Amino acid sequence: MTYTLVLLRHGESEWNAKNLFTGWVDVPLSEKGRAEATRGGELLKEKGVTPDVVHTSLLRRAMNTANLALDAADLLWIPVKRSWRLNERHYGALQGMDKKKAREEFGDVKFAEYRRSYDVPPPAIELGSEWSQDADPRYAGEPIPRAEALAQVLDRALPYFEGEIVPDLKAGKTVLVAAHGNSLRAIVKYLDDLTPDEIAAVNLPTGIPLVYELDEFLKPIVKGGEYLDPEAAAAGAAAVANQGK
Ligand SMILES: O=C(O)[C@@H](CO)OP(=O)(O)O
Repeated sequence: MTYTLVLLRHGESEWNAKNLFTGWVDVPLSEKGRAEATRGGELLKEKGVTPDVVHTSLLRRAMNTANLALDAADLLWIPVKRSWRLNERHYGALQGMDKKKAREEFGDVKFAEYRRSYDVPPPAIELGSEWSQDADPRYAGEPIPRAEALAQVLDRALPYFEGEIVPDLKAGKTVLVAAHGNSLRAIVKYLDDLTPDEIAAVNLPTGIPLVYELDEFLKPIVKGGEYLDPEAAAAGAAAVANQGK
């Protein structure tokens, strides 16, 4: 018995296009991002990958990516489950900041550490400030963070993965997870059993489905999974790695 898990990072958002740290700020997809999401769905259809259920975050760039991709794949009707536990990493006080300016202000080492280290969180966001989510009703009653390192993202995403996604996989469903660069990196670290240094070098492109076939122990049959458009994925991942330069 093998299981199929498809990870899809949302298409380019308006703040990706402007090179701003985004985190939990609920920005929309750009025109290009909408086209990427649609292309992601076309790829699913072309390659015969047919999700039975979709899991998303509570952020519109992921929810709309799922809708556009599933619409293009003629699968808009499948059940959807949503959780803040699949949200992007909370980028703390960096939310809303220009990445190039942040790199100049903090220096190359600290900038790289804030973006890709496993356990160093960015500075915490001030409650009530412009890009804070502390008053957002969608998170009422939840233990929402003020900043997260990737380690904390994995801590909050893993209970959802094990409690909601694994049961769908074990029921024989092809599961699509439409989420974010860093929440999906946390899941990739877990699935591929990567070290902190290894996951620091992983960047996910926007809008290209990454398919993991999992064995009976839910271990990847091919480490790192397989992108449905490997060439575009490599170019997209390199562009993400270079942000801030
Ligand atoms: O700004 C963010 O929330 C993320 C993803 O867009 O950026 P980064 O790739 O720098 O972690």
